[in-house]
Amino acid sequence: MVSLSNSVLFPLATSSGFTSNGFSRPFRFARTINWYSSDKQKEEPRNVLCACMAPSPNLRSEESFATKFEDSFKSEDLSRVREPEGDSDVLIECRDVYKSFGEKHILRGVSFKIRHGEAVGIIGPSGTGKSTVLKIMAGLLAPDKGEVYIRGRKRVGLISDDEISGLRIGLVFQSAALFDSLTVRENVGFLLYENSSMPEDQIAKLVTESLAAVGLKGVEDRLPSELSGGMKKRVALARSIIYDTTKEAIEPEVLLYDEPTAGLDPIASTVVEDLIRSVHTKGQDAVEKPGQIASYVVVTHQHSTIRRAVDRLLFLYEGEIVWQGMTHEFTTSTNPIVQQFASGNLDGPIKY
Ligand SMILES: Nc1ncnc2c1ncn2[C@@H]1O[C@H](COP(=O)(O)OP(=O)(O)OP(=O)(O)O)[C@@H](O)[C@H]1O
Repeated sequence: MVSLSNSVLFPLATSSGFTSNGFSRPFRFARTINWYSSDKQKEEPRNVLCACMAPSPNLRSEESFATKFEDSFKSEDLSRVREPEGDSDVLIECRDVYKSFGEKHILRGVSFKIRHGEAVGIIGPSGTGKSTVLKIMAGLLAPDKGEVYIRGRKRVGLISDDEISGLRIGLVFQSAALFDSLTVRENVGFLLYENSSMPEDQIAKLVTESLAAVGLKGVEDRLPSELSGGMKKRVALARSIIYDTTKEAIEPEVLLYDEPTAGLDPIASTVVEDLIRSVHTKGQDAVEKPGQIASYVVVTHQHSTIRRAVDRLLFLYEGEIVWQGMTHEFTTSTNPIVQQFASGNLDGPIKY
Protein backbone atom coordinates (compact mmCIF):
# COMPACT_ATOMS: atom_id res chain seq x y z
CA MET A 1 0.00 0.00 0.00
CA VAL A 2 1.07 3.52 -0.62
CA SER A 3 1.18 6.66 1.33
CA LEU A 4 0.65 9.91 -0.42
CA SER A 5 1.97 13.39 -0.28
CA ASN A 6 -0.11 15.44 2.03
CA SER A 7 -2.51 12.80 3.09
CA VAL A 8 -1.80 9.21 3.63
CA LEU A 9 -3.98 6.24 4.13
CA PHE A 10 -2.20 3.06 4.54
CA PRO A 11 -3.86 -0.18 5.38
CA LEU A 12 -1.06 -2.49 4.45
CA ALA A 13 2.32 -1.75 3.08
CA THR A 14 5.22 -3.85 2.13
CA SER A 15 8.76 -2.69 2.17
CA SER A 16 9.66 -5.31 -0.34
CA GLY A 17 6.68 -4.96 -2.62
CA PHE A 18 7.40 -1.59 -4.11
CA THR A 19 8.49 -1.16 -7.65
CA SER A 20 11.02 1.36 -8.84
CA ASN A 21 8.39 4.04 -9.19
CA GLY A 22 7.47 3.53 -5.59
CA PHE A 23 4.22 1.65 -6.02
CA SER A 24 3.37 -1.94 -5.58
CA ARG A 25 1.07 -2.19 -8.59
CA PRO A 26 1.25 -1.09 -12.17
CA PHE A 27 0.83 2.62 -11.83
CA ARG A 28 -2.19 4.10 -13.55
CA PHE A 29 -0.78 7.61 -13.72
CA ALA A 30 2.12 7.61 -16.11
CA ARG A 31 3.28 11.12 -15.35
CA THR A 32 6.17 11.78 -13.04
CA ILE A 33 5.30 12.18 -9.41
CA ASN A 34 7.38 14.18 -7.03
CA TRP A 35 6.58 13.78 -3.43
CA TYR A 36 7.88 15.80 -0.55
CA SER A 37 6.91 14.95 2.96
CA SER A 38 7.06 18.43 4.37
CA ASP A 39 8.15 21.97 3.68
CA LYS A 40 10.84 21.62 6.26
CA GLN A 41 12.40 18.63 4.60
CA LYS A 42 12.54 18.81 0.86
CA GLU A 43 13.34 15.24 0.21
CA GLU A 44 13.90 13.06 -2.72
CA PRO A 45 10.77 11.42 -4.04
CA ARG A 46 10.53 8.34 -1.91
CA ASN A 47 8.48 5.40 -0.94
CA VAL A 48 6.63 5.60 2.28
CA LEU A 49 5.18 2.56 3.79
CA CYS A 50 2.67 1.94 6.37
CA ALA A 51 0.29 -0.34 7.95
CA CYS A 52 -0.58 -2.21 10.91
CA MET A 53 -1.53 -5.24 12.82
CA ALA A 54 -3.17 -6.46 15.92
CA PRO A 55 -5.31 -8.82 17.84
CA SER A 56 -9.05 -8.88 17.49
CA PRO A 57 -10.75 -5.83 18.86
CA ASN A 58 -12.29 -5.83 22.27
CA LEU A 59 -13.36 -2.27 22.29
CA ARG A 60 -15.33 -0.36 24.77
CA SER A 61 -18.22 1.93 24.24
CA GLU A 62 -18.02 5.68 23.91
CA GLU A 63 -19.73 6.05 27.23
CA SER A 64 -17.22 4.03 29.16
CA PHE A 65 -14.39 5.80 27.39
CA ALA A 66 -15.68 9.24 28.28
CA THR A 67 -16.22 8.27 31.87
CA LYS A 68 -12.76 6.88 32.14
CA PHE A 69 -11.10 10.02 30.89
CA GLU A 70 -13.21 12.38 32.91
CA ASP A 71 -12.06 10.44 35.93
CA SER A 72 -8.52 9.87 34.89
CA PHE A 73 -7.23 13.25 33.82
CA LYS A 74 -8.72 15.55 36.39
CA SER A 75 -5.30 15.88 37.87
CA GLU A 76 -2.79 17.76 35.78
CA ASP A 77 0.34 16.78 37.63
CA LEU A 78 1.65 13.82 35.66
CA SER A 79 2.85 12.12 38.77
CA ARG A 80 -0.73 12.20 40.00
CA VAL A 81 -2.47 11.26 36.79
CA ARG A 82 -4.10 7.88 37.03
CA GLU A 83 -4.16 5.78 33.91
CA PRO A 84 -7.56 4.35 33.07
CA GLU A 85 -7.83 0.76 34.06
CA GLY A 86 -7.52 -1.80 31.31
CA ASP A 87 -5.80 -1.41 27.99
CA SER A 88 -8.09 -3.33 25.69
CA ASP A 89 -9.12 -0.11 23.95
CA VAL A 90 -5.59 1.24 23.44
CA LEU A 91 -4.95 1.54 19.70
CA ILE A 92 -1.50 3.10 19.76
CA GLU A 93 0.94 3.35 22.63
CA CYS A 94 4.34 5.03 22.70
CA ARG A 95 6.37 3.75 25.60
CA ASP A 96 9.50 5.61 26.70
CA VAL A 97 10.36 6.69 23.16
CA TYR A 98 13.68 8.38 22.39
CA LYS A 99 14.65 9.97 19.09
CA SER A 100 17.72 12.00 18.12
CA PHE A 101 18.77 13.60 14.86
CA GLY A 102 22.55 13.78 15.00
CA GLU A 103 23.42 15.68 18.16
CA LYS A 104 19.87 16.92 18.64
CA HIS A 105 18.08 14.82 21.25
CA ILE A 106 14.48 15.52 20.33
CA LEU A 107 12.44 12.92 22.20
CA ARG A 108 13.68 11.79 25.61
CA GLY A 109 11.28 9.28 27.02
CA VAL A 110 7.88 10.05 25.54
CA SER A 111 5.05 7.85 26.79
CA PHE A 112 1.34 8.05 26.04
CA LYS A 113 -1.63 6.01 24.87
CA ILE A 114 -4.23 6.72 22.23
CA ARG A 115 -7.47 4.93 23.01
CA HIS A 116 -10.35 3.97 20.83
CA GLY A 117 -12.67 6.93 20.43
CA GLU A 118 -10.21 9.61 21.43
CA ALA A 119 -9.62 13.01 19.85
CA VAL A 120 -6.16 13.96 21.08
CA GLY A 121 -4.12 17.08 20.47
CA ILE A 122 -0.35 17.31 20.75
CA ILE A 123 0.85 20.80 21.52
CA GLY A 124 4.13 22.37 22.55
CA PRO A 125 6.73 24.87 21.41
CA SER A 126 8.07 24.82 17.85
CA GLY A 127 10.75 22.30 17.15
CA THR A 128 9.94 20.26 20.21
CA GLY A 129 9.26 17.09 18.24
CA LYS A 130 5.51 16.96 17.67
CA SER A 131 5.73 16.01 13.99
CA THR A 132 8.43 13.51 14.90
CA VAL A 133 6.02 11.85 17.34
CA LEU A 134 3.39 11.56 14.60
CA LYS A 135 5.86 10.01 12.18
CA ILE A 136 6.94 7.51 14.82
CA MET A 137 3.31 6.60 15.52
CA ALA A 138 2.71 6.16 11.80
CA GLY A 139 5.77 3.95 11.46
CA LEU A 140 7.57 6.32 9.12
CA LEU A 141 10.36 6.86 11.65
CA ALA A 142 11.75 4.31 14.07
CA PRO A 143 12.49 5.31 17.64
CA ASP A 144 16.12 5.06 18.76
CA LYS A 145 14.91 3.58 22.02
CA GLY A 146 11.53 2.67 23.44
CA GLU A 147 8.57 0.93 21.89
CA VAL A 148 5.49 1.59 19.84
CA TYR A 149 2.57 -0.77 20.38
CA ILE A 150 -0.23 -1.05 17.86
CA ARG A 151 -3.29 -2.56 19.54
CA GLY A 152 -1.09 -4.23 22.07
CA ARG A 153 1.48 -5.60 19.69
CA LYS A 154 4.96 -4.20 19.54
CA ARG A 155 5.94 -2.75 16.22
CA VAL A 156 9.42 -3.72 15.23
CA GLY A 157 11.27 -0.89 13.50
CA LEU A 158 9.38 0.63 10.61
CA ILE A 159 6.28 -0.75 9.02
CA SER A 160 6.88 -3.99 7.29
CA ASP A 161 4.94 -6.60 5.42
CA ASP A 162 5.52 -9.04 8.26
CA GLU A 163 2.93 -7.25 10.26
CA ILE A 164 -0.65 -8.32 10.55
CA SER A 165 -3.33 -5.93 9.54
CA GLY A 166 -5.62 -4.71 12.27
CA LEU A 167 -5.39 -0.94 12.38
CA ARG A 168 -5.10 1.56 9.60
CA ILE A 169 -3.05 4.63 10.36
CA GLY A 170 -3.34 7.66 8.14
CA LEU A 171 -1.08 10.67 8.28
CA VAL A 172 -2.10 14.03 6.89
CA PHE A 173 1.15 15.88 6.47
CA GLN A 174 1.73 19.46 7.45
CA SER A 175 2.52 20.72 3.98
CA ALA A 176 0.19 20.69 1.02
CA ALA A 177 2.54 18.66 -1.13
CA LEU A 178 0.13 17.06 -3.52
CA PHE A 179 1.31 15.14 -6.54
CA ASP A 180 1.90 18.14 -8.71
CA SER A 181 1.46 16.39 -12.03
CA LEU A 182 -1.87 14.81 -11.14
CA THR A 183 -5.25 16.51 -11.16
CA VAL A 184 -7.22 17.03 -7.98
CA ARG A 185 -9.42 14.07 -8.93
CA GLU A 186 -6.39 11.83 -9.40
CA ASN A 187 -4.83 13.05 -6.17
CA VAL A 188 -7.94 12.53 -4.07
CA GLY A 189 -8.84 9.19 -5.63
CA PHE A 190 -5.27 7.98 -5.84
CA LEU A 191 -5.48 5.06 -3.45
CA LEU A 192 -8.73 3.85 -4.93
CA TYR A 193 -7.46 4.11 -8.49
CA GLU A 194 -4.35 2.19 -7.51
CA ASN A 195 -5.59 -0.28 -4.95
CA SER A 196 -9.25 -0.96 -5.43
CA SER A 197 -11.33 -2.68 -8.04
CA MET A 198 -13.86 0.11 -8.12
CA PRO A 199 -14.81 1.42 -11.55
CA GLU A 200 -13.41 4.82 -12.39
CA ASP A 201 -16.78 6.58 -12.56
CA GLN A 202 -17.58 5.35 -9.06
CA ILE A 203 -14.25 6.61 -7.78
CA ALA A 204 -14.86 9.95 -9.49
CA LYS A 205 -18.22 10.19 -7.69
CA LEU A 206 -16.58 9.50 -4.32
CA VAL A 207 -13.92 12.09 -5.10
CA THR A 208 -16.59 14.70 -5.76
CA GLU A 209 -18.34 13.78 -2.51
CA SER A 210 -15.11 13.98 -0.52
CA LEU A 211 -14.29 17.34 -2.04
CA ALA A 212 -17.77 18.59 -1.22
CA ALA A 213 -17.27 17.48 2.39
CA VAL A 214 -14.30 19.85 2.67
CA GLY A 215 -16.15 22.67 0.95
CA LEU A 216 -14.65 22.35 -2.55
CA LYS A 217 -16.67 22.12 -5.73
CA GLY A 218 -15.71 21.99 -9.38
CA VAL A 219 -11.97 21.67 -8.83
CA GLU A 220 -11.58 18.05 -9.90
CA ASP A 221 -9.80 18.82 -13.13
CA ARG A 222 -7.44 21.42 -11.74
CA LEU A 223 -3.78 20.81 -11.05
CA PRO A 224 -2.41 21.59 -7.56
CA SER A 225 -0.55 24.59 -8.98
CA GLU A 226 -3.93 26.12 -9.77
CA LEU A 227 -5.07 26.01 -6.13
CA SER A 228 -4.46 28.29 -3.17
CA GLY A 229 -2.57 26.95 -0.15
CA GLY A 230 -5.79 26.52 1.81
CA MET A 231 -7.46 24.68 -1.05
CA LYS A 232 -4.50 22.31 -1.29
CA LYS A 233 -4.87 21.51 2.40
CA ARG A 234 -8.52 20.76 1.91
CA VAL A 235 -7.78 18.55 -1.09
CA ALA A 236 -5.37 16.65 1.13
CA LEU A 237 -8.06 16.25 3.75
CA ALA A 238 -10.49 15.02 1.13
CA ARG A 239 -7.96 12.39 0.22
CA SER A 240 -7.60 11.32 3.84
CA ILE A 241 -11.32 10.61 4.24
CA ILE A 242 -12.02 8.78 0.99
CA TYR A 243 -12.36 5.02 1.26
CA ASP A 244 -13.30 1.93 -0.66
CA THR A 245 -17.07 1.61 -0.31
CA THR A 246 -17.08 -1.88 -1.80
CA LYS A 247 -15.39 -3.28 1.30
CA GLU A 248 -17.80 -4.56 3.88
CA ALA A 249 -15.57 -4.16 6.89
CA ILE A 250 -12.10 -2.97 7.47
CA GLU A 251 -9.86 -2.26 10.40
CA PRO A 252 -10.57 0.78 12.53
CA GLU A 253 -8.55 3.73 11.49
CA VAL A 254 -6.53 6.34 13.34
CA LEU A 255 -5.84 9.57 11.52
CA LEU A 256 -2.85 11.69 12.43
CA TYR A 257 -3.11 15.33 11.36
CA ASP A 258 -0.01 17.49 11.34
CA GLU A 259 -1.09 21.13 11.68
CA PRO A 260 -4.17 20.75 9.49
CA THR A 261 -5.25 24.36 9.92
CA ALA A 262 -1.90 26.15 9.78
CA GLY A 263 -2.05 28.99 7.30
CA LEU A 264 -5.81 28.83 6.84
CA ASP A 265 -8.12 31.79 7.37
CA PRO A 266 -10.47 31.50 10.38
CA ILE A 267 -13.45 30.31 8.38
CA ALA A 268 -11.47 27.74 6.38
CA SER A 269 -10.03 26.58 9.72
CA THR A 270 -13.53 26.07 11.05
CA VAL A 271 -14.46 24.02 7.97
CA VAL A 272 -11.44 21.79 8.50
CA GLU A 273 -11.95 21.49 12.26
CA ASP A 274 -15.58 20.51 11.81
CA LEU A 275 -14.60 18.04 9.13
CA ILE A 276 -12.07 16.42 11.44
CA ARG A 277 -14.84 16.05 14.02
CA SER A 278 -17.39 14.84 11.52
CA VAL A 279 -15.35 11.89 10.24
CA HIS A 280 -14.68 10.77 13.78
CA THR A 281 -16.98 7.98 14.81
CA LYS A 282 -16.77 6.96 18.40
CA GLY A 283 -17.55 3.81 20.25
CA GLN A 284 -18.99 0.69 18.76
CA ASP A 285 -20.17 2.60 15.70
CA ALA A 286 -16.59 2.76 14.51
CA VAL A 287 -15.76 -0.88 14.92
CA GLU A 288 -14.95 -2.58 11.67
CA LYS A 289 -16.87 -0.19 9.49
CA PRO A 290 -15.18 1.15 6.41
CA GLY A 291 -14.21 4.77 6.35
CA GLN A 292 -14.77 5.36 10.03
CA ILE A 293 -12.12 7.20 11.98
CA ALA A 294 -11.96 5.54 15.37
CA SER A 295 -9.50 8.01 16.89
CA TYR A 296 -7.40 10.88 15.74
CA VAL A 297 -4.40 12.88 16.85
CA VAL A 298 -3.88 16.49 15.85
CA VAL A 299 -0.65 18.43 16.13
CA THR A 300 -1.61 22.07 16.21
CA HIS A 301 -0.70 25.54 17.40
CA GLN A 302 -4.17 26.92 16.69
CA HIS A 303 -6.40 27.69 19.65
CA SER A 304 -9.52 27.27 17.54
CA THR A 305 -8.42 23.77 16.51
CA ILE A 306 -7.75 22.83 20.12
CA ARG A 307 -11.16 24.16 21.14
CA ARG A 308 -13.19 22.70 18.29
CA ALA A 309 -11.44 19.48 17.34
CA VAL A 310 -9.70 18.09 20.41
CA ASP A 311 -10.88 16.52 23.69
CA ARG A 312 -7.60 15.66 25.37
CA LEU A 313 -4.20 17.32 25.15
CA LEU A 314 -0.64 16.13 25.44
CA PHE A 315 1.94 18.87 26.03
CA LEU A 316 5.37 18.05 24.65
CA TYR A 317 8.32 20.02 25.95
CA GLU A 318 12.02 19.30 26.00
CA GLY A 319 11.52 15.77 24.79
CA GLU A 320 8.86 14.70 27.25
CA ILE A 321 5.12 14.88 27.82
CA VAL A 322 5.13 17.39 30.68
CA TRP A 323 1.37 17.78 31.00
CA GLN A 324 -1.75 16.05 29.83
CA GLY A 325 -5.36 16.73 30.50
CA MET A 326 -8.75 17.43 29.03
CA THR A 327 -8.94 20.46 26.76
CA HIS A 328 -11.06 22.44 29.18
CA GLU A 329 -8.36 22.03 31.83
CA PHE A 330 -5.69 23.61 29.67
CA THR A 331 -6.47 27.28 30.28
CA THR A 332 -6.97 26.84 34.01
CA SER A 333 -3.83 24.81 34.52
CA THR A 334 -1.43 25.92 37.20
CA ASN A 335 1.50 24.24 35.50
CA PRO A 336 3.90 27.15 34.75
CA ILE A 337 4.91 25.70 31.36
CA VAL A 338 1.29 25.36 30.31
CA GLN A 339 0.39 28.77 31.72
CA GLN A 340 3.17 30.45 29.76
CA PHE A 341 2.27 28.65 26.56
CA ALA A 342 -1.44 29.38 26.91
CA SER A 343 -0.84 33.07 27.54
CA GLY A 344 2.01 33.56 25.09
CA ASN A 345 3.99 35.27 27.83
CA LEU A 346 7.70 35.80 27.15
CA ASP A 347 8.53 35.26 30.82
CA GLY A 348 8.48 31.76 32.16
CA PRO A 349 10.20 28.41 31.99
CA ILE A 350 10.01 28.16 28.17
CA LYS A 351 13.00 29.97 26.68
CA TYR A 352 13.23 31.00 23.06
N1 LIG B 1 14.67 14.04 9.40
C1 LIG B 1 15.22 14.93 10.19
N2 LIG B 1 16.56 15.14 10.16
C2 LIG B 1 17.15 16.03 11.00
N3 LIG B 1 16.48 16.78 11.88
C3 LIG B 1 15.16 16.62 11.95
C4 LIG B 1 14.46 15.69 11.12
N4 LIG B 1 13.15 15.75 11.43
C5 LIG B 1 13.02 16.67 12.39
N5 LIG B 1 14.23 17.19 12.72
C6 LIG B 1 14.48 18.18 13.75
O1 LIG B 1 13.86 17.73 14.93
C7 LIG B 1 13.31 18.83 15.64
C8 LIG B 1 11.85 18.55 15.88
O2 LIG B 1 11.17 18.63 14.63
P1 LIG B 1 9.60 18.47 14.53
O3 LIG B 1 9.21 18.83 13.15
O4 LIG B 1 9.21 17.14 15.04
O5 LIG B 1 9.11 19.59 15.55
P2 LIG B 1 7.68 20.22 15.77
O6 LIG B 1 7.46 20.27 17.24
O7 LIG B 1 6.68 19.51 14.95
O8 LIG B 1 7.92 21.69 15.21
P3 LIG B 1 6.90 22.78 14.64
O9 LIG B 1 5.91 23.09 15.73
O10 LIG B 1 7.77 23.96 14.36
O11 LIG B 1 6.28 22.20 13.40
C9 LIG B 1 13.61 20.07 14.81
O12 LIG B 1 14.76 20.67 15.34
C10 LIG B 1 13.86 19.53 13.44
O13 LIG B 1 14.74 20.35 12.72
